[in-house]
Amino acid sequence: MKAKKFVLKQQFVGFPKYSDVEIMEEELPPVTDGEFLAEAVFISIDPFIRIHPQEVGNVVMGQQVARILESKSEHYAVGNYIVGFFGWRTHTISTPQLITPDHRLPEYLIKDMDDLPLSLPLGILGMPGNTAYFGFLDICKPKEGETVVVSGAAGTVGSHVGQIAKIKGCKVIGIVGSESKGKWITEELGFNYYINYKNQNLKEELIKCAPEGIDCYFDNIGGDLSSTIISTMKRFGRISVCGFISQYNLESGFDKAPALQGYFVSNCLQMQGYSALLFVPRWHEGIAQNLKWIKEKKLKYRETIIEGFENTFQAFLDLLSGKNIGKTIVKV
Ligand SMILES: NC(=O)C1=CN([C@@H]2O[C@H](COP(=O)(O)OP(=O)(O)OC[C@H]3O[C@@H](n4cnc5c(N)ncnc54)[C@H](OP(=O)(O)O)[C@@H]3O)[C@@H](O)[C@H]2O)C=CC1
Ligand SMILES: CCCCCC(=O)/C=C/[C@H]1[C@H](O)CC(=O)[C@@H]1CCCCCCC(=O)O
Repeated sequence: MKAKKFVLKQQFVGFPKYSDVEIMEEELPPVTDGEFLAEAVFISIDPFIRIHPQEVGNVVMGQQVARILESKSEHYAVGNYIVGFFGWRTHTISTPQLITPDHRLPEYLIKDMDDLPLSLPLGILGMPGNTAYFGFLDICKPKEGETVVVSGAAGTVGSHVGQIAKIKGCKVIGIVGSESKGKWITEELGFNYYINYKNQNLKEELIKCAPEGIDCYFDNIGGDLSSTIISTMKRFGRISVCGFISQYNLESGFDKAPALQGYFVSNCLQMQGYSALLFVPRWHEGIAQNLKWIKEKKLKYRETIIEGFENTFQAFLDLLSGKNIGKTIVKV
């Protein structure tokens, strides 16, 4: 069996380039006792791949939904589907990861999907879904009637957070980079307002949409836009710092935390960053709640599906340049 894989040829500097990666073939050895062979069905494309440390020569990191093709393990049977952190590769030989080590994503069998797409465990029913669920509810602690701003609002995590905020009875303003994204989150997902940061004055629009000020800010983007949003927050506002994608492709990197102390002191604000990995012990609680909301039609999702393993790197470039709506997935 030959596997195809994307290998990191050089570290990303600035916006990633085709010359940073290379597609290679690898002859896989026979499966031995305790091992399984899995074939990638869907590969998840995520912003952290741009910024998380990776070694040159390694397979580019990422999660997959994979089908077990061969098994010499009692834990997985041929035909089972699993979620695994196997990277951008078509076939993988491994042993089941039954206990999740620290700082790792859990690997598990996919069950109880009913008629839902098998890609969802990479999005709304997986890591990004749990990032939204725990990172918003545990950190922002939203209350009914409060005003919530979500940046990256038409992406996987942001579109999910905004809908949870609506479920909790909040007024929700989404920050997006295009009119079609804004229409989707307001007309289909129920956000109250959208602001297109590419062609509107963010501060003026925030004051129009939320003259009372903002109670909770779920931050996916960081940078100047987030500083502007934080400057319009109310006393005792809470900020959940999920990501800072506006900084990921900076050639200079980031070695300073922009200071907003004045606003924090005068408005008694709280800001907390987090990793979804903190919530691994509660992983299946998050998935179960998100699944329940999908079945109750309270939570909607969209996927941008790119076909063909060879197009995986292009899917990544498209995500970083905002061409996706909802979760970006490669269908292998
Ligand atoms: N803390 C954690 O554990 C986790 C954090 N994250 C973080 O959450 C964020 C969202 O991830 P995810 O939902 O998967 O990705 P998305 O599906 O939201 O895709 C990324 C989106 O970011 C927006 N974007 C890109 N560049 C910029 C920019 N310069 N300024 C503003 N927006 C920009 C684009 O939308 P637009 O057109 O609107 O600009 C793009 O579509 C990321 O920052 C990610 O790193 C994700 C998972 C776990
Ligand atoms: C490094 C800066 C990351 C910015 C925020 C972000 O997107 C974080 C994403 C991580 C999230 O906390 C959970 C994840 O899956 C993302 C990181 C994955 C880390 C590698 C896991 C390694 C493994 O399971 O083998």
